[in-house]
Amino acid sequence: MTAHGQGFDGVERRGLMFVLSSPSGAGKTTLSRLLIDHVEGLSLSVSATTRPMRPGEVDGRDYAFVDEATFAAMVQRDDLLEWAFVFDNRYGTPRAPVDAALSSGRDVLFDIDWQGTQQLREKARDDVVSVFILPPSAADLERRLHTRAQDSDDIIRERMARAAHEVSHWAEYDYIVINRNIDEAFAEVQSILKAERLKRERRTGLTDFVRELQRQLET
Ligand SMILES: Nc1nc2c(ncn2[C@@H]2O[C@H](COP(=O)(O)OP(=O)(O)O)[C@@H](O)[C@H]2O)c(=O)[nH]1
Ligand SMILES: Nc1ncnc2c1ncn2[C@@H]1O[C@H](COP(=O)(O)OP(=O)(O)O)[C@@H](O)[C@H]1O
Repeated sequence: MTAHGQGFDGVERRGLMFVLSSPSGAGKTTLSRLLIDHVEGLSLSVSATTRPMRPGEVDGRDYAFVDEATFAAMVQRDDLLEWAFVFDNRYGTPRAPVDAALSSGRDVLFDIDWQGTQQLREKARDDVVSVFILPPSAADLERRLHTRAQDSDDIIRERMARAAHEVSHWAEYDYIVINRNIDEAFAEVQSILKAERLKRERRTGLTDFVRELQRQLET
């Protein structure tokens, strides 16, 4: 699934799939936007969902908002890399843009839940880097859901009720970031991505690079 692209230092490497998950309200949308705005060579995977659009959301940027029949047809055609039910709605990752980004040497950022992360890991374990974002406390999580001011009290209650279950999957992730302060959390997530991009196993061009270096050193 992953293709080889030119790394930032000229050494070819495999693209990676960078996954952020968290209970609703912990800050993964905020962190995703910061990453997309500040990190080179990273594309956001825009999911399809059957949930209603929130105020301020844009179709095609935040999600592809589709009806049940359209979603079912995407599943039927195997157009989705993974999909899951979350809060009684269906959410899924369109396959084609992910393949296109990886084959052009870009990394792909996913804001998906633990079910989707498990599916990606089953398909491409070596290429998935997963980060779980935790809120500092339940009170902070609830406050953030309220200050986002996009969901009704009923929906916020439902999201708080589901948070414990979401958090129970924390140990399946490669990295854990506690989002107390957004600047610090962003710096941590950026460091993870930076280090993962330098992993030897991903850097398929290193053998040739080192061979050439050895040749120069020996002459
Ligand atoms: N498996 C899967 N989960 C997704 C996908 N897109 C979004 N999600 C998850 O669905 C949950 C609800 O997302 P959303 O309705 O935007 O609410 P929010 O988390 O409160 O912003 C979050 O945990 C997302 O990470 C997807 O394509 N696949
Ligand atoms: N470290 C933080 N401190 C305070 N508020 C935050 C922090 N990180 C995010 N927020 C706010 O919390 C709310 C929920 O964040 P969001 O990124 O939408 O969460 P998620 O995508 O995980 O549901 C937003 O209003 C966001 O601005």
